Amino acid sequence: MKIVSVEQMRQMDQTAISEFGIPDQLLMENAGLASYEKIRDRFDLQKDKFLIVCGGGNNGGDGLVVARKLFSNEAKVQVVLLSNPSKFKGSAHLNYQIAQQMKIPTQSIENAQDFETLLPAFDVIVDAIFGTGLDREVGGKYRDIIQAINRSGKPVVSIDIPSGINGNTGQVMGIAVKADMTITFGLPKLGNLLLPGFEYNGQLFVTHISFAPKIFNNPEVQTQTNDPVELPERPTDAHKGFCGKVLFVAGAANYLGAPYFAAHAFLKAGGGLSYLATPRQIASTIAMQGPEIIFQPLQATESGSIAHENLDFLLEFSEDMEMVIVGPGASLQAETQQLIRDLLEKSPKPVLVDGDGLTAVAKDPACIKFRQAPTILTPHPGEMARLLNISIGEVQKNRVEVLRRACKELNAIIVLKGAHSLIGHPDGRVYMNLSGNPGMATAGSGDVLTGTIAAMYALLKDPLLATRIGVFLHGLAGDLAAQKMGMDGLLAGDILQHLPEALQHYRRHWREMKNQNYGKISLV
Ligand SMILES: NC(=O)C1=CN([C@@H]2O[C@H](COP(=O)(O)OP(=O)(O)OC[C@H]3O[C@@H](n4cnc5c(N)ncnc54)[C@H](OP(=O)(O)O)[C@@H]3O)[C@@H](O)[C@H]2O)[C@@H](O)CC1
Ligand SMILES: [K+]
Repeated sequence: MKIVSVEQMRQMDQTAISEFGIPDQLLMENAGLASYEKIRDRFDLQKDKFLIVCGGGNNGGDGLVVARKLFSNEAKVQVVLLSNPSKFKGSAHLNYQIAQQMKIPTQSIENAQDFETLLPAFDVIVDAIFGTGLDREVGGKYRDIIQAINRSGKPVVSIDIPSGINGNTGQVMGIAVKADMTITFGLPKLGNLLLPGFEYNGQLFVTHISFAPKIFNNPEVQTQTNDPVELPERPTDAHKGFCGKVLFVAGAANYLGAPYFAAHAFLKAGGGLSYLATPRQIASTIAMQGPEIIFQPLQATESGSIAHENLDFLLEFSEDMEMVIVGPGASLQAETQQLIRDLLEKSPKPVLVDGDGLTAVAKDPACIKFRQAPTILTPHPGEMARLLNISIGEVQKNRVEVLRRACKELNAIIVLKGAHSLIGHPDGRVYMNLSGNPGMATAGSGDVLTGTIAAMYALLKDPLLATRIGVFLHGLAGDLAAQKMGMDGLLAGDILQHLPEALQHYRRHWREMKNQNYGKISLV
């Protein structure tokens, strides 16, 4: 499913109006009707009393349509207006006039105390305060009212987006309504799906408000959910070489976990031959954990990391490989960091860079910018900040645009890790992954991801698709593990162990997971 910015959503509304002749009033009516239907399905129109809290823009206008539908079905409803009704324009103004003429109980609220006095008499709150027009921090009476809504403990239905969430970034603009259910219009906005905004929706519904498919499938919208695709079957006569050979250049004294998790995850996710080039001194210890891995012991520096003198060997050895994975647990030792840069620059193979490899790239990004073969990077927000020389706060405040910029500047496919990881391509496409859970933020989890993407590359031979499906499967493995053992104490080893089951589940259920947006967005 496509995910839109606020500006793109406005553009879509305009296209619906100008190209398809759907009047603005009809769009608002559709929005209000879809919201009403979800409310009717969830609550008891005979018993429950509904408080519709309206701001002065079109989001408030949608709220007035909901109020009218409820009123017309003889539910007990009260509208509160937080802004002077003379501010309503267009369709919102029309709906205000209708509400007045129908004598739907309506009250203007000057301050938060008046609001709090009203609140106890109602069972359900409909939040139509701000939608995509929110353009500044929420303060004053609005702040206090949102706080009162959140403290009330009553079920809240948000119209389009929980009020206070920035539609483009998902950031909380000071304070935001914590909803139980959100009905969003046209397509989900970035702010509905980016964290923390996503957490404020409660259950998220999308209605197309009678947009033509041409509008919501617009190819110019380059952000979308990371939907699963069908995986090719493993041929019955598959031999281990068929399922790919990859080389991991990873590990240093004291960093034995990262190379193991990465190289082993490749095998657990269906990869064929996993070669691990790692300092001689640690190879045998790792081999005890992962005997299926094939070792290429390397010369080490004094501190036990990979020495630069291995460069020619690594380049030569990788000639026969489909992908070279560089960085997990490689250390920040200066000589090793230089080796990584030289290897990345000189290797004509597809590469995946993670962990300490990303630090090497951040110091001199030129080592990857001009590569001809595909480059995949998998930074967490801190590593992304280093790659672009900006702060973590700047990364998190605008993850989609920061990622887009990084992919272009670094000429790489990049996974920006974190809740709802994003996968970006230099051509501007961004995919938002919906699988995974907070329990997966654990040491070694990223190394498991690295091996999973490599295995998908061996299977699919397409770097973007492999990265997307690798991220999806990694999240799915974490979700399957969490289903059994909970999220607390989930370890990288648990994610690793669940990769085969994740693949099996994926092969059986990829279509449902796609059609149901992994259970996170329902189309109504
Ligand atoms: N055809 C369409 O377009 C369709 C649109 N639809 C609906 O329209 C919504 C977008 O409507 P919108 O653009 O009117 O803005 P909206 O979100 O109601 O809020 C703006 C109001 O809030 C105010 N304000 C802003 N920030 C503030 C703050 N921090 N603190 C205080 N006030 C603040 C600002 O007023 P200001 O004070 O800036 O003059 C303005 O009054 C969209 O989310 C969807 O629900 C559907 O009906 C389907 C068809
Ligand atoms: K809202």
